[in-house]
Amino acid sequence: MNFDVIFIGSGHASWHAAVTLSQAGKKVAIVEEDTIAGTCTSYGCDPKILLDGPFELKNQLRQYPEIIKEDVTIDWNALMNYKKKIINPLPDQLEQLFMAVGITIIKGHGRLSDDHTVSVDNNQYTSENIVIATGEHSRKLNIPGSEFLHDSRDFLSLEAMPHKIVFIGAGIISLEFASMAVELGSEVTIVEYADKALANFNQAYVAKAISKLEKAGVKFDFSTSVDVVEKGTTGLVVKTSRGNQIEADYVLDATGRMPNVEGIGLDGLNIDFSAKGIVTDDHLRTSVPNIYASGDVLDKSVGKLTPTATFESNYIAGQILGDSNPINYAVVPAVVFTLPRIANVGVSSVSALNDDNLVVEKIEYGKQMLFQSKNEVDAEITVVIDRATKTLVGAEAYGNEAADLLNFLTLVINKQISASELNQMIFAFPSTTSGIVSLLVTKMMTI
Ligand SMILES: Cc1cc2nc3c(=O)[nH]c(=O)nc-3n(C[C@H](O)[C@H](O)[C@H](O)COP(=O)(O)OP(=O)(O)OC[C@H]3O[C@@H](n4cnc5c(N)ncnc54)[C@H](O)[C@@H]3O)c2cc1C
Ligand SMILES: NC(=O)c1ccc[n+]([C@@H]2O[C@H](COP(=O)([O-])OP(=O)(O)OC[C@H]3O[C@@H](n4cnc5c(N)ncnc54)[C@H](O)[C@@H]3O)[C@@H](O)[C@H]2O)c1
Repeated sequence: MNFDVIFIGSGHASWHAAVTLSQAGKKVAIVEEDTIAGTCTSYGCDPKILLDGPFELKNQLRQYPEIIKEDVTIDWNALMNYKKKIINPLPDQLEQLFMAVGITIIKGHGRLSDDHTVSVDNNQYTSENIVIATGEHSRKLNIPGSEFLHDSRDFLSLEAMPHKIVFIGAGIISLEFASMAVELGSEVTIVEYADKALANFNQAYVAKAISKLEKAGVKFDFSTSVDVVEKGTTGLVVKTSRGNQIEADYVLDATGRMPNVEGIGLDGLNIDFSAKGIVTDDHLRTSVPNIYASGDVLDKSVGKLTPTATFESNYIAGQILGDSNPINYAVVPAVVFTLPRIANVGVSSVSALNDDNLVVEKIEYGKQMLFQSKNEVDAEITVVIDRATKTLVGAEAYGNEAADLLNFLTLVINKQISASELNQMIFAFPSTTSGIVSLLVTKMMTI
């Protein structure tokens, strides 16, 4: 069969473009070997944020210790059933939607056989353009006992929360999942071989999150690696480089994710790739010009996130439809869904400290706007302002509403909205955003 565009992989890096191209009259196929719509939909962001919902609410109730007295318990098993009800039908629903716009779905493992051919099992499909959007898989530590290690996909389908959990790695996945597990009474230990967690985020905010997790009972073991995991008398024993032996009945390897670059025919076509992913030019073309790469499988400097995968997918659709501009990423917000959230966008406060043209300011909105910050006293934003233009170039946030607040500040950064332009706009009140705007405008005008 012959197509205009074949996508290998059906995640966000692929389907936004596939839908646009199909609606524009192109003959489009998506090859998928697992569930339709990729990691985010079934094994990542979507089930994660669904499961997080009740924990987020419970965390907010705690902001009124003198006022809300009743304790609330979360029934994980009921929550898991709810997750199955909402999340499990999504791949089928999306498959129907893709087919309804004319996309051909090919189930199986896709492999490039030449510049214009994708083989799936024993069938060959030819295409003018091919997009590699194969994503990433969880890294698996090569240590004795690696067969006992679980990954994020397993955790998001746990029928019962284990009593004793060891997370390897103090990255995004561990901190998000540990926030839920400790709330359900699990004994949680996080073993991290670096001396800090979430290295790319504001370390003052990370320290707040860690201190909160520690108060809830999570133990952190920094500058330590896991040497061995073995069976003990009652469960598993995790042996660390410090000589500690930690009892566990569940060990989650959350030491990062690796691009799916093996077994897809890259070598045969001399397509460049590294341990970080497929190398492309600034048009997301691989070393074979009619073959693009998109999403997590890319070797890229921006975050490997759903919004960047979506942005690349939309960009590739534009290229195939005739645009010729190089890709130009807008600033990328990143959010860690701990309780509360930690988020950042644009120029970081750490890099701004070495630049005389930039000013770093703290906005303690939790303290300053107690009446509308729902008593979230330590909620805070750090902003980076360009001294010459007095415009916002970066923001970092700690608080329940960090994700939405940073989305708003992302717009302010991208559009280079000045303080006087912000003053010409009217926002709903009382609301966290309106409070932030007035505090931000004052900072921007007075630096
Ligand atoms: C636990 C977890 C939580 C996350 N939470 C967030 C979050 O809150 N916010 C956020 O922005 N990002 C989050 N992410 C990251 C986000 O899921 C990814 O950035 C996003 O899914 C990338 O999309 P993609 O299309 O590039 O890859 P994927 O969604 O991984 O899709 C790739 C698809 O290709 C298929 N495939 C691979 N090889 C082949 C082959 N040879 N033939 C056929 N099919 C193949 C795979 O089966 C897969 O379905 C999370 C990730 C995880 C693991
Ligand atoms: N909210 C979100 O946007 C979100 C949520 C989950 C996952 N993700 C995506 O998934 C990716 C993977 O998440 P992750 O948490 O697995 O990775 P990560 O890169 O965030 O963290 C991995 C951690 O493991 C540590 N580590 C590595 N090897 C180790 C070892 N041998 N022993 C102990 N520690 C070790 C690293 O120092 C790091 O702190 C993220 O980078 C992101 O792209 C995003």
